[in-house]
Amino acid sequence: MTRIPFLKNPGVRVMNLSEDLLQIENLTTSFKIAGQYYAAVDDVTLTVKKNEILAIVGESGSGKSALAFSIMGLHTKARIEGKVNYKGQDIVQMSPGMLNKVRGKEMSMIFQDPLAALNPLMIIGSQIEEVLLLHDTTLSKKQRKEKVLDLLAKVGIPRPEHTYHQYPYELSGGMRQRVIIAIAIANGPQLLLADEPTTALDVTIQLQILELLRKLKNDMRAGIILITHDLGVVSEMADRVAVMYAGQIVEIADIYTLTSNPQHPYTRSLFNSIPTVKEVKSRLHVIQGIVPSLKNLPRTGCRFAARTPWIDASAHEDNPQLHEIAPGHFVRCTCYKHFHFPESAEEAGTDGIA
Ligand SMILES: Nc1ncnc2c1ncn2[C@@H]1O[C@H](COP(=O)(O)OP(=O)(O)OP(=O)(O)O)[C@@H](O)[C@H]1O
Repeated sequence: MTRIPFLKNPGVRVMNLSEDLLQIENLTTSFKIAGQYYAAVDDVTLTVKKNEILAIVGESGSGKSALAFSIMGLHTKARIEGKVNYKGQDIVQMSPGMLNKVRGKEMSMIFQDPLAALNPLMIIGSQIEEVLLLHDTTLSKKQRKEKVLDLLAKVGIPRPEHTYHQYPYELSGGMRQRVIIAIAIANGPQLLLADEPTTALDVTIQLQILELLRKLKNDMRAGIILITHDLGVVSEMADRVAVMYAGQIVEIADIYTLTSNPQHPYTRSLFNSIPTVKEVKSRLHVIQGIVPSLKNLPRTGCRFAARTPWIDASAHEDNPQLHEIAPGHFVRCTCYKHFHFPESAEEAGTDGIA
């Protein structure tokens, strides 16, 4: 996505005193590889409040989707430990039948690729009606259709009656994503998980869809978990941000704090690697390397240390914890206190600056 200037209206967004909707406690999601389990989500503790957008940001492979699937109870083969409390019930412990009742009704997911998520052989109206029927069998045929038309209007489809009878291939990508959102909100969920919801769309359409999500959040007072690697989307949308690296949360703060005073070396590197229109940076920091694969992930010490070799080993904790350095601002490991960007490629030990 093209860069959006940071923080159009941070003051309105940072204060959110509403109650917790979802509490994730020490969640660990592990996949079996060659007979052994490896954690892709490692001891994550997070809360999501009503009427807030919590962005989860991190590079590819950091565990964002594995976390989202765990919250929705969608993993079939992973080993899941810890708790995901939603309204006093632990999703991790729920039976498949119970999960089916909660999913789509209490919480739903908006996926990246709307075409893949829609049935190509069914008209849009029937697809939304099907979702309504899953959770409410009392609606008459007429009431169901009225509800579908209302939903299509709510997500900004200009001619709901016309679109009701269309097939997915007849719609543009943006319209298809609106339909996916209509399906997601059909049963009035209180929690929405949006996994890279605009990645597949053109820039102008991306902005419209993000605007729609924000409007729905305000109308429904829903909590939204927004998964993205796009810091432009984060700064435009989020109330709070959790930064993930190698399966762990490395920093959490409200959007204003995170963008104005990022602390963890990974967060600082992420923000410093973005060119902005306003400020021409003389040097952009390039984060060397990639998130290690699950099997090769160091499980002790600071997981980001290998990518900041110019920082002295003594700066890191042996067993890095999340430290609350200001109210609501958590940073993992003590290395943030000693972090600086390398002055030269020589100091970086690589070609670490560009
Ligand atoms: N079913 C699986 N079996 C084995 N390993 C998996 C499985 N699903 C994910 N992984 C691994 O878990 C780690 C986290 O993957 P995940 O898809 O959650 O990352 P992500 O941050 O969402 O990345 P992306 O932005 O590319 O979707 C990666 O190393 C990935 O290869």
